[in-house]
Amino acid sequence: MQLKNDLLLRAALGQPTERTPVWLMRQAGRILPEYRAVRSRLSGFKELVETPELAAEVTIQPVDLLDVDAAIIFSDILVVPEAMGCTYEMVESRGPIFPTTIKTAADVERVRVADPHEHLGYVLDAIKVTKRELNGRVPLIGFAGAPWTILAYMVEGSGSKTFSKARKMLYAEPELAHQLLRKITDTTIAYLKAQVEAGADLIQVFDSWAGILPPAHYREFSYRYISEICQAITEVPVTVFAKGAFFSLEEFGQLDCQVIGLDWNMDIKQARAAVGPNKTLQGNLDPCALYNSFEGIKQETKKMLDAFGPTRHIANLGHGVYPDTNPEKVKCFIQTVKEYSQR
Ligand SMILES: Cc1c2[nH]c(c1CCC(=O)O)Cc1[nH]c(c(CCC(=O)O)c1C)Cc1[nH]c(c(CCC(=O)O)c1C)Cc1[nH]c(c(C)c1CCC(=O)O)C2
Repeated sequence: MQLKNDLLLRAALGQPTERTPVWLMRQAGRILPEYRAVRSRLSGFKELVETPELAAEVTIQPVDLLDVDAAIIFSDILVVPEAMGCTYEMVESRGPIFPTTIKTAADVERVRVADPHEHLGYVLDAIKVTKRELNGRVPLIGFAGAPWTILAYMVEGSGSKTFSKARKMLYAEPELAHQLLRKITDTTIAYLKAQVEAGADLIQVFDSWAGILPPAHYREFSYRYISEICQAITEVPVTVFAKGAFFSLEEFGQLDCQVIGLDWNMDIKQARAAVGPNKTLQGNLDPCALYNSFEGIKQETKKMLDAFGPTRHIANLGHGVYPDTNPEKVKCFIQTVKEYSQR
């Protein structure tokens, strides 16, 4: 199927584009009343994630309503630990909880390397339905969490300011951590390859908890597994978004991937100098900038576009859009990118 709008893919590959492509992390769900309407008819978040027709519907909503240049499949990074045998619960207005956490060698032993076709078929089906219904309008992004971020949830059992149980494991039982990271990485590679087979046009790896590790730990327990994933996914472009990992930008320049995501704390010029000229950068407007006035949003967006320059840039926020953001402000950001970057 030929894509009608392939700006995202061309920008990822460093090819010239008529304008800068734009989408938002966490664009599916959260901010749209149309999403909440679908969600309110269901038992919970997981029913939505596990029902391919509904997941496809909310994946496509931002394409219809916000006019973004890409769709991202509606799912969660936590479906991977679940497939490996650690089920999660999504607690209303609190976030995810794992009733059972990983503590001992026996726990790691029990964790399985999951077969995506057997345990994550609902995501692959959602990708197939979405591709059919998108009918080539925009590319579809598949995703997974980076192994370190997944380990952090499996060991900690929930979100945390410090993730001190997970970080303790890196000091106290580094070999155990590596055994678990090995299993997560093997599962993730098989899962991402299956997403590409099902129709994903680009893959993004989210290392949401990169920024809490010291640089040496980051290299040993996160970067090297991300690097393996990048080497394994050869069929489509790959984006690595490691929140807070400014200390690793130079090494990210060496990854076998096409796009590096920047969070809003990162200086655009410094990041470009560190990463080098051969990768596309994605980001990085502060999600809070969307609480500004329409005029303020336009100014901040133009400033960001000027700093990135006209090529090798995919416009986005520096992290997921906040749930209480006015969709009209999101549209203002998107329209400003489209108009101001027109060449
Ligand atoms: C850390 C992480 C998670 N999930 C994800 C990450 C990495 C990105 C990041 O750093 O923000 C990734 C994710 N989660 C979700 C998507 C769907 C696609 C999209 O980006 O729009 C994606 C890409 C849906 C979701 N995942 C979740 C919701 C909200 C739940 C609901 O609608 O009831 C959605 C739409 C729940 C979730 N899922 C997670 C948390 C901490 C929470 C609770 C708080 C929150 O909303 O962010 C784990």
